Amino acid sequence: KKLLADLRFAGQTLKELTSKKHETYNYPFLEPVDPVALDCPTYFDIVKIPMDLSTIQNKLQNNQYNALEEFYNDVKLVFKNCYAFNPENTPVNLMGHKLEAIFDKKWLD
Ligand SMILES: Cc1ccc(Nc2c(-c3ccc(O)cc3)nc3c(C)cccn23)cc1
Repeated sequence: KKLLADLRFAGQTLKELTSKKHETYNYPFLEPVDPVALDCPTYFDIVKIPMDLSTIQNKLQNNQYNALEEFYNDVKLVFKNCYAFNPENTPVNLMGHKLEAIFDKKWLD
């Protein structure tokens, strides 16, 4: 029962993170990073476990989360990857911090 409520909360949180309200800084995280399209050939040398919000959405819809913590860890992995690849104070790094702040606030609800 608890898990069902948790997953509903996870779905709401994801909906917020991917909403138009945050479109100016959520777009680098909506889909898997495409190193060819973005011309960043070293991406998979730096990021061992890619993760993005659409992949999390799919996992949620396919019941691949057995606990809310697994969902939390995947969302945090999106930002961890962002900070590993995009140095501090670069545009995408700053977008990551902005979106992560939205997530952290919603999580503490
Ligand atoms: C050469 C180069 C340098 C930086 C980037 N970063 C970047 C990323 C990115 C997102 C998450 C992530 O874990 C890693 C990278 N997304 C983008 C987008 C959407 C546009 C432009 C740059 N972007 C891309 C290529």
